[in-house]
Order: sequence, then C-alpha cells, then structure tokens
Amino acid sequence: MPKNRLRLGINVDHVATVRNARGGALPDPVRAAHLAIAAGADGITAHLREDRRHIRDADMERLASELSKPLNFEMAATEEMIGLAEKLKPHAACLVPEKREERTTEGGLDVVGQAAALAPAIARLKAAGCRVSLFIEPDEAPIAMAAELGAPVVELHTGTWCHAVADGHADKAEAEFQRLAKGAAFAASLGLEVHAGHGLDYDTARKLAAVPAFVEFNIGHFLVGEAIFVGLETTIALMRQAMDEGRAAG
Ligand SMILES: CC(=O)[C@@H](O)[C@H](O)COP(=O)(O)O
Ligand SMILES: NCC(=O)COP(=O)(O)O
Repeated sequence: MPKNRLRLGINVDHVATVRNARGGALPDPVRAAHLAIAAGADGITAHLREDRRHIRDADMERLASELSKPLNFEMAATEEMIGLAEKLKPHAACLVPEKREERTTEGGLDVVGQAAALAPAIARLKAAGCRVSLFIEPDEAPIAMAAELGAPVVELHTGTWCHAVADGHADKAEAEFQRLAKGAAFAASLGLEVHAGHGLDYDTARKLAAVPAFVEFNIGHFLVGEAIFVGLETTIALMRQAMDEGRAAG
C-alpha cells in the first residue's frame, strides 16, 4: 500500500433517505456501513441533521457502538449535537453549516463570523476525545481561522467545483479546481490535516486525488446512487481505483 494512500470515508446518509421514504426500517444505513467497511472503506461518515431527514439518533448510536472503523459524526454546532457527541464519543466530529430549508449542505461553515461560538464547541468536542474537523470553503480566511481555533482537520467543500464540472462549465470548473488545490496546500502548510467532500464522483475524485495535500475524501450521495446499479462493494472498489489512479498520477 503506498505511504500517501488517500483514505476513503463512506457517507451512509442517503441509505437512510431511501429508508425514510417509506417510514420503515429498510434499507438499514448501519448494514450499509458494515458492508462499506468490508468493501474497503477506511471510515464511515453520517450527518445527523437537526430535522432528522435521513440519519436518526438510533442510527448514530448504533454506528458509534458497532463499527470496526472510525466514525465521522457530521453535525451543526448546536448544544444538542455537541451533547450527543460528548455521549457517543465518535472518533471524529465534523462541524458543518445547516439550514432546515436547504436541500443539501450549500456552503462551508462561516468560521470567521462564528469564531466566538465555534471556539467552545471545538474545545468541548476535543475534550470528549473527538478529532474535530471544520467543513469550510477552500479560501485562506476560513482555513487560517480553523487553524487559529485549534481544529486539527479541515474538510474542503467540493460542491461548487463538482457542480461546475457536471454542468459543463469548463472555465469555472478549472478555477474552482485551482481554488481547492491552493486551499489544500495552504491548509497543509499550517499543519492542518486536509479532507475533501461533497458531490464527488469517480472522475472528480480521480482528478482531486492528484493534489498531494489531501489525505481523506468523504463520499456518499454518488456512491449510494451507483450502488443501485452495480452494488455497494463494486462502486466502492471502483472509487478506490479512481482515487489510487489519481494519486499515482499526481
Ligand atoms: C456536509 C456534507 O456535505 C454532507 O452532510 C453530505 O452532503 C450529506 O448530507 P446532506 O445531503 O443532507 O447535506
Ligand atoms: N462531507 C461530505 C460527505 O460526507 C459526503 O458528501 P456527498 O458525497 O454525499 O455529497
């Protein structure tokens, strides 16, 4: 295994989205998490939204107690969520912005504007033993503030780039890719561990893997969708291959 191999975290939120469409117990996101680990995932990500639209408290409790690989608990920095993380003690806690009316996580956390509120949240999560990560835009100001706030990890939001690629806006896509590459290098230069996620597919993950500063990708929606056609094991193997190819080419 190459020393600089990228870690692949699998986000199981949208297995729960399908389950919740019918209100029963199936498909079970925890079963998907076990399967993802058996298929080579390096960790599992799950986002317990305040409105519980996909992952629910009972899912998070089972993920925290059952998994053999690290759990990355994505959450808004609310009292309720920080309290839950203190109770469940997941390996990692990733603070993300959240709006009830949004369809998905639309941008990065406003770490500059919310620094005063984030500082105690980060301190409490660290005291609970969680590796704290901040989900932010790939720009200097939020990255520098993340370092100042003592977060050891940043996850750079790849959504704007992935949308530009999907929409065929080549110039915007190239500019967004350069923004991510520059942001990742800057974050690494400050001693931060650099992750990426949101909207990644095989092609975008392959291209981004060539940027050496990244050490982990968290991917969910695309893989859960692909699993309908080729199965979860195959889609994870194909994503692993794409990331390894990209890294080797970098
Ligand atoms: C923060 C983030 O990017 C993830 O939470 C992911 O997008 C899945 O959750 P949603 O689709 O509910 O935003
Ligand atoms: N933090 C990003 C994540 O966990 C997965 O995002 P997506 O692939 O579901 O868009």
